Amino acid sequence: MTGDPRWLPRFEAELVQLGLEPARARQLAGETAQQAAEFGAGTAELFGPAHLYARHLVAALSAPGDTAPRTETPPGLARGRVLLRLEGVGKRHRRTTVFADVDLTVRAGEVAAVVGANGCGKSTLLRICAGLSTPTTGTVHRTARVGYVPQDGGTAGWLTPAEHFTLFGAAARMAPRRARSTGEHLARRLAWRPDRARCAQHLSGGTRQKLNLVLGELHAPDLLLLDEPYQGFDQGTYVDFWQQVRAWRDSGRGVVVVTHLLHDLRHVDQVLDLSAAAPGPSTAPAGGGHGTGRRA
Ligand SMILES: Nc1ncnc2c1ncn2[C@@H]1O[C@H](COP(=O)(O)OP(=O)(O)OP(=O)(O)O)[C@@H](O)[C@H]1O
Repeated sequence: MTGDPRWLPRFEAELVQLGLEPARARQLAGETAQQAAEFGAGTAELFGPAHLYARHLVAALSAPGDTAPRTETPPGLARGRVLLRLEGVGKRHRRTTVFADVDLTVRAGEVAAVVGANGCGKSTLLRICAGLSTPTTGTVHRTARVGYVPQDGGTAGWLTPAEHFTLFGAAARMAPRRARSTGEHLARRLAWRPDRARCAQHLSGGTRQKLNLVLGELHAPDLLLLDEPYQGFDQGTYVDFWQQVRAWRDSGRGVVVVTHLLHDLRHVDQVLDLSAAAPGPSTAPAGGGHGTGRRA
């Protein structure tokens, strides 16, 4: 049951209008109709006006092949706008200094990698970027719309993926059905079709990480903070992940990703090396971009 027969053609036409390939638009319309059938409700009732849902979905997906090259930058995502700025940031736990005097600027359309030895403070720095931990010194300015994907945790074992979508969507003021539908679309892009009955604790580690990733981007944030988000991914999903990072960058989002895999660095614009072994200031440009971080 999809309700108003004009809804799906309008939805598909709007997706094409927004730059999607016709075949991709048709596929999304098909998936959307299927979701409506599974919920046993009309599309308009579930998703609201077709053109608004199409815009929401394109913003949320920003996936490779989803968007044709844009002739203009979407409003609010102008390339170059500063999304994150750390100045002189340091963190101490009791008497132990984890890192000191870190500068980092991430603009819309940039990917920054945070690297360094185990225990040098990469996760701590990312939590500071997300506003989940307070720096001992320095200042942090960030955009309001941030998506954070922790290294582990972040999901509740007794909830299903759909329940996670609803819960995290509610925090971003998304209606439950829209949150579930967006979550399912994002999941499929990672080659994952969530099982409605299976709780997070019964998912494989890699699939739980996919859930984490979907939750981090459910509300279409401007800035994504990813803490080694691909652990447990198989090779195909890992490749898809970096394609997705490029798609986020191309759609004008900023990405900070913690990684210990040096071959990942070819995908990024700047590298912040937090390693205690690094002799002094150590942010370097990568792939022709610029870096502004340092560690004293
Ligand atoms: N709440 C805390 N209290 C005390 N020490 C902490 C706390 N959180 C982290 N640390 C310490 O801070 C240091 C940095 O930890 P963090 O997890 O940020 O490092 P990391 O670079 O992400 O490590 P890894 O590469 O192993 O993931 C570690 O020595 C850790 O033990």
